[in-house]
Amino acid sequence: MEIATYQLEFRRYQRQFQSPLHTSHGIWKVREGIILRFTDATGKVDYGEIAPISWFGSETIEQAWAFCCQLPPKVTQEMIDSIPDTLPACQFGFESVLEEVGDGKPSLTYSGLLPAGEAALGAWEKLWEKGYRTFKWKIGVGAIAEELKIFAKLMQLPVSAKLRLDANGGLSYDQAQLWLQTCDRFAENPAGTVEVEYLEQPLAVEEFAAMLELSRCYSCAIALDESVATLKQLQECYHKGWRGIFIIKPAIAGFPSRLRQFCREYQIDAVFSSVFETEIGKSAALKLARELSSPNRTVGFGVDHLLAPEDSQWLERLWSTH
Ligand SMILES: O=C(O)CCC(=O)c1ccccc1C(=O)O
Ligand SMILES: [Mg+2]
Repeated sequence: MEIATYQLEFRRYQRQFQSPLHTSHGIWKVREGIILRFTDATGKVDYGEIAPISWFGSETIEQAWAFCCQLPPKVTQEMIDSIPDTLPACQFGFESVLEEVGDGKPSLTYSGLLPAGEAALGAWEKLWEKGYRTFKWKIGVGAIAEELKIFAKLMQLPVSAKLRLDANGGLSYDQAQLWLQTCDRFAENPAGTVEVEYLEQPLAVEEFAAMLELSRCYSCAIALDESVATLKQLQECYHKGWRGIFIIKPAIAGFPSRLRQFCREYQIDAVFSSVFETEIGKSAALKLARELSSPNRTVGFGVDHLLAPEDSQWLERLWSTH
């Protein structure tokens, strides 16, 4: 049998945030990525996306670009399978080109991303009206005393909602304890009908043991995110004893086939999450989410309101302007 080869083309894109993302790592204003286009022997065209976040633990956009540039004009499955683990966003982008997109079933529910700080108090209602019932709010961005005051107000919103707190590794041990204590108090003594679903990545990646310890001391659940950015890290944390929540960002996790295998074998509590990829990376990521997400967990893909809207011609334009 003849080995399948695909003619490879790729383009770099930039997308502005409508409202830049504030996290404890800083401010993110432009999403840069690479779109891959494969054409098979019959002329069938399929797309994939490389959307790295180097501050989160993936390769940089320059490393991904350099990898694409050194490939021959025709690629094979064998070349894709041998992409090294140091290029997890490339592993995802290349392998997902050849995955079937699926029919969109079962359908998913989404968590809406609120702006950091006080702006959250003015932003939740519009998201609520759009149908979101779970919200994520970034903490560790401003002063903790301020954030705790805003948090108390969020806990009194006049709706039944779930709230995810995402510290992006920006808390000290003492601050993490204060947040967890506060969450546990609200759970015992609710101020209203908002519930904290979990605290995401309270401490830096190096503080794994401390996070494991915290997860045993408080009722409030903890989710690892930066600590499990790639499948390799996810496996390590699992084997070191993490049985809490795992945030999975498929676009930087590595090969979809390996992620699928791991999730099926270990039945982890998985929350799927966006990296602000375009519709191309997003459809491949959501396919994995539909297969592998814990059924009771909404997916963190309610982020479209943060990015400049895509018009229907963006992909064609990307190809014609280079
Ligand atoms: O997971 C979500 O709900 C939204 C996506 C999100 O917060 C995010 C998006 C890009 C990079 C990092 C993060 C993060 O979870 O820390
Ligand atoms: Mg996070």
